[in-house]
Amino acid sequence: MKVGIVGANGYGGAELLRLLHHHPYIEIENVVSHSTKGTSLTKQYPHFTKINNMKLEDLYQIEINEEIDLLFFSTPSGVTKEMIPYFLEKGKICIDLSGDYRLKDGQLYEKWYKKSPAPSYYLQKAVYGLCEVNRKQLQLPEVKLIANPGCYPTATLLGLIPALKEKLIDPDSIIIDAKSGVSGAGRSPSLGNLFAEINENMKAYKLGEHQHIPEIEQVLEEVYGEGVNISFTTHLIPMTRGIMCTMYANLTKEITTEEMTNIYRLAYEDEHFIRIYSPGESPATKNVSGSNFCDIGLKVDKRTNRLIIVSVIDNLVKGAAGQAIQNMNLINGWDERTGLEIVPLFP
Ligand SMILES: NC(=O)C1=CN([C@@H]2O[C@H](COP(=O)(O)OP(=O)(O)OC[C@H]3O[C@@H](n4cnc5c(N)ncnc54)[C@H](OP(=O)(O)O)[C@@H]3O)[C@@H](O)[C@H]2O)C=CC1
Ligand SMILES: CC(=O)N[C@@H](CCC(=O)OP(=O)(O)O)C(=O)O
Repeated sequence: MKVGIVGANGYGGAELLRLLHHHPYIEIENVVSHSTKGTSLTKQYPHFTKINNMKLEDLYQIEINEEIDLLFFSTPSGVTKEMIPYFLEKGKICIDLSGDYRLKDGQLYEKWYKKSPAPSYYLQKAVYGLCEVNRKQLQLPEVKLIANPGCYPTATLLGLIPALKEKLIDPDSIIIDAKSGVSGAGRSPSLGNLFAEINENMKAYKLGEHQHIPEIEQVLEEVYGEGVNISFTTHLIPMTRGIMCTMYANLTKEITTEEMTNIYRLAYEDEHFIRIYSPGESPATKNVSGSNFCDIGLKVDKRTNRLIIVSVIDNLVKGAAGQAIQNMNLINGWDERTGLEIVPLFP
């Protein structure tokens, strides 16, 4: 299959290139950047030297390349709402790593992203690409547009869904304490991402206003069958990669940590990329670094009658490029693990 990448000089784009290098069924045709077009990939990213010496090109090269079957878009929000309809009409499969097609309700997008939404027709056509949850829908032959989930929603949803589906937790009591490494903010420099501001520092941000709140609630509502309101707080931490979401919710019945762990193991028994820890073990971001795994640890806190869930991912892999490739594998009927069987980088 022939693919193109828009936004190839960003972190998400570079991670797609790293992972696709190991993919046996893929040929990368064009890599696009508008600010660095004309330069070589190795100029932007010397670590690709002797591995990938492609030239970064203008979007026009993808527009005129009839050979391309599938496009990855790794661009900031607001960009693909115009680009993707054009490429869908040209018959290309589109996988969007940005948030532009995740929310079904355009008004909700406008409220949280403070930007105008994509046309409603295409919002309805998009399928939310959380593979472990939406696999059946993603496998329908008519699927041509995949809204790849956000990094925080991926860790959060995979951690909450089994307990919520079984109605073991009260949906109105959910609190999510989320932390991300700095690569989650992308490669464009900004004051808040300077070493001097991040190092030996920890910062809560977008309190009650994070754009991933409606995305998480949209999926939880589908799973639970009625409205869900979450408390969700994000923190930037002095780390390059990784997301940890520590979540709390009131239990609706008496249950032990061992029983809860078994419920999660059963829910994910066929899922290669989800690893449920044994009682007493705690997930750590390094255990998933560079890989497509999501690791989940559970504890029933008898004293407070709450469930504690800890979920970790690599924001650039399971939270972005890895999940996008998993989606590509899924819609093509390939083994979902193709190109993604990477041992985490530890320590
Ligand atoms: N970083 C992460 O961990 C995750 C990111 N995401 C989402 O993925 C997307 C990409 O993120 P990330 O790679 O981190 O961001 P970066 O800032 O690192 O890269 C963004 C890329 O988009 C390109 N771009 C910017 N504006 C335009 C435009 N108007 N038209 C075409 N290309 C444009 C930039 O290229 P140029 O310099 O040439 O303009 C750059 O290649 C974002 O929507 C982000 O929210 C999702 C999950 C996790
Ligand atoms: C650390 C950091 O700044 N992370 C970003 C994640 C952005 C992202 O992935 O945004 P979309 O999924 O909406 O495209 C943030 O919190 O906004």
